[in-house]
Amino acid sequence: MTINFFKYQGTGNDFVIIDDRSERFPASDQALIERLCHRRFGIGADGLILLRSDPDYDFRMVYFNADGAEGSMCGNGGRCIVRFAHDLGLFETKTRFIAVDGEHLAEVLDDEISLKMSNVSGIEDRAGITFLNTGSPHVVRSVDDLESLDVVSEGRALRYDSAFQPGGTNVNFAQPINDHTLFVRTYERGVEDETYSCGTGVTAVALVAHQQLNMSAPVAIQTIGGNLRVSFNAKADGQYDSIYLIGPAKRVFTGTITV
Ligand SMILES: N[C@@H](CCC[C@H](N)C(=O)O)C(=O)O
Repeated sequence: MTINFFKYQGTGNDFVIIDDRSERFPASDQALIERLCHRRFGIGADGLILLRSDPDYDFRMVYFNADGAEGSMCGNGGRCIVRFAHDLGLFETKTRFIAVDGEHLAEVLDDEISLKMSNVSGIEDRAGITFLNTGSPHVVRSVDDLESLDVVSEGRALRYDSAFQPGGTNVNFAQPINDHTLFVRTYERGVEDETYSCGTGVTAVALVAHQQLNMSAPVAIQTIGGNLRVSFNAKADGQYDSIYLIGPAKRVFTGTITV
C-alpha cells in the first residue's frame, strides 16, 4: 500500500497527517499506525491524525497515539490539523470541526493557531494528586527543579498509578517562572515517553495554575518545543469554559511511504 502523508509539528509535538477524505486508510490496523509512528522503522511521530469529511463540519479529526491505538483529544494535533486543513484550502480563517471530544472552533492567526478546547468540569484531588480532563486525562504536579527531573521514570510511575486505572493518564510537571508563566514537561500516555509539548497537558497546567497559584488568563507556558498560551473563563462553580490553546503549528515535510 502506498500512503501520501504530511508531517506537521506544534511546539515539537509531531504528527503524521493523512488526507483520508476517501476513507481508504486502514484505521483499525494498529500495528500499521504504530509502525508509521516509529522513529527508526517508520516516519516517526508522537501520533497519527486522519482528516476525514463530515456532513456537519468543515472536517473530522481522528487521532491515534504512537502506540497505534485511537486516542482521546490531542490539543497540539488539533492545532496541526487546522493548519493542514487551511493549507488544503478548506476554509479562509475560521473553522469548525468535530473530534473525539466534540465540536471545536479554531482560527488561523498568521503563524499561530487558536484552538477552542472542550469545557472542563472541575479539578480533582485523587489521593493527593491533582487530576483533570481537558479532552485527555492529565495529572499536574508542581516541581522546584524541573530541568533536572527524570520525567520518564517519575511520569511513568504516575501514568500507571492505580488511582488512574483503567486507562491511565498523561503526567505534567510544572515549575512557575513568574506570576503568569510556567515551564512544563510532559510524560505522554500512548507515546510512553516525554514529548516536547502536550496541548491538552499545558491546558491542564494553566487551569491548575489559576486554581492553585491564582494565575489569571492568559497563562504563558514554556515547553521544550516552544511557547504556548492558554486563555480561559473561570466560572464560579470551579468549572472552566471559553478555553483557548494558542501557539504555532507548521508543516515540516510531505512524503509517500509504501508499506
Ligand atoms: N499530545 C496530545 C495528547 C494526545 C493524547 C494523549 N497522549 C492521551 O493519550 O491522552 C496533546 O497535544 O494534547
